[in-house]
Amino acid sequence: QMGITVRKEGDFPEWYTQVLRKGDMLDYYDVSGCYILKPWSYFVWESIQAWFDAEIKKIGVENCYFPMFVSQQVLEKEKDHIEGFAPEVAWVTKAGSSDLERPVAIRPTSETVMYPYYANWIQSHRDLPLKLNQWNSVVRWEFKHPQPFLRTREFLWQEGHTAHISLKEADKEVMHILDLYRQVYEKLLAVPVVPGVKSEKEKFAGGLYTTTVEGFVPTTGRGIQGGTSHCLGRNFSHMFEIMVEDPDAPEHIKVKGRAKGKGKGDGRRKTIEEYEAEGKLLVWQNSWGLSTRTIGVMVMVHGDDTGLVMPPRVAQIQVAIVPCGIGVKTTAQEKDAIWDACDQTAKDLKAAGIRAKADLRDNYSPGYKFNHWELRGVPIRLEIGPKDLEKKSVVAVRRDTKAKTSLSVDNLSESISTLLDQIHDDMFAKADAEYRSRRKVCEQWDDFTRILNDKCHVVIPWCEVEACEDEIKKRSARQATQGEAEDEKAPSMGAKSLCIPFDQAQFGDITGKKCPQCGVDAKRWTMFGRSY
Ligand SMILES: O=C1CCCN[C@@H]1CCCn1cnc2cc(F)c(Cl)cc2c1=O
Ligand SMILES: [Mg+2]
Repeated sequence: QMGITVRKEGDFPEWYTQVLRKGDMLDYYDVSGCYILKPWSYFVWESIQAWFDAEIKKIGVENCYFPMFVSQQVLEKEKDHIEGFAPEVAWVTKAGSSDLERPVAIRPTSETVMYPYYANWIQSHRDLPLKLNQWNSVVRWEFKHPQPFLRTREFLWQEGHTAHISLKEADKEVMHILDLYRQVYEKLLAVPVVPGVKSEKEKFAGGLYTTTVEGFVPTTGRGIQGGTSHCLGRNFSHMFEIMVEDPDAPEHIKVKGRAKGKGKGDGRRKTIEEYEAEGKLLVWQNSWGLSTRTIGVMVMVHGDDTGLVMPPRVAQIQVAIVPCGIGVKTTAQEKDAIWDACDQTAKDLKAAGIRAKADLRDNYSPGYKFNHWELRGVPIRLEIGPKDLEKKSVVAVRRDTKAKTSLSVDNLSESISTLLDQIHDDMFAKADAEYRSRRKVCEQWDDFTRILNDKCHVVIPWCEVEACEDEIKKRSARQATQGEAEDEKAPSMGAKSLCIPFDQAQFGDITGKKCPQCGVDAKRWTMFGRSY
């Protein structure tokens, strides 16, 4: 197989396609926007699933499964909830040759599927908190240019949907889940992210607030939303009448039964206060999701011109062992001794919990095998030849830095295990330093677009006024087009707010600063940038 024929910094879209295919992560599919996840990438998803699933079970989340089909009247229960999303809903309209009486939608997300049942299942405060999660796939028929893992018409994800008696309890869970997402990126994928809250314009419109972990692709200077944890407030419980008897309400105001359903027969839904006056409390809800987009971010951040660079903790093969030094003068016994040493080394490493594979294919040269495992981003390659056998050592080559070291066969598993952790930490540190170096504080508007065009994020002391955000998007797109060299392919997109980082201190004191776009008092440092 050929190596990668373009440079990452040269032709990034082509580089990404080649790295995924030659790294054996995916294959293309004849339905546009859909891809086949081969074992090399599916193992990454399984690793994320195993870790995240164990963590949510620690806080009492239970997995369940709801149907993938949604009836039209259920999906469209609230016009404003799906307004804007309607064009991407996929519908089943036929079975065989006959049309369906009523078309059914394929879930793009499961709020409308699940919440009518939450209303039935939740009657008393003793039914709270309800914490359910689904590992499933969703379909969104996006028309924007599809990108493997980043924007696909079907993707795997988990969607958590919880109901709580108080906002305080809901808030706590939102932040806990968001930190689990940060840990998925940092501890499994060695990818740095910035946790923060979305602006009013960028949040999930159906919710109260959205928290996010924002990733960054240095090659394009674009941000990418890595995972979201929303507090829905009582918007959905109001919509779906998910309520409990107020345990503190005085007996006399408790209305038996009748409370649900329409208001005074005039079709108007009761207000939250009216429900409360009847001793009914609407529940506080969260929803949170993380998808196979994680894999695309990992590839884009760590990959290099030789192919994938896999973070050790999610690499299906962590160590590839290649027999070397076999020449025309090598005797059959010597060759056998080397083959056996490679085979035994793989067995010893596997016994120590390290995912090792001896490449004992007879018909390929060491060089060919080096290329094979480098394309796949295997973190460590071990080379074992006649001299290594004599010296009771092996040559270890790191995929991330390509550094070579000689390791004694004594305690080899310990030294490999230590080296794998070192590789993870170094990959994270490198990506984190790069990301931090691209977060530029900006207090004068004239610097804003230049910073964007330097493939950096712009951190401004921001007023948090929604109209100001619209202006920033317009002004940063327009100026970029004016200032840009004619040969720029597409007029650069404007900047959107990516998040208001929870870590405000990293940007210094904001006291007395003014918004560089509109001049009013700044509230919080906010990160803007172009994004996927
Ligand atoms: O992001 C998450 C985490 C996991 C559970 N869901 C939320 C919100 C999802 C927003 N969203 C996102 N995309 C959508 C696409 C659609 F076609 C329709 Cl009808 C609705 C939506 C929609 O509500
Ligand atoms: Mg979308």
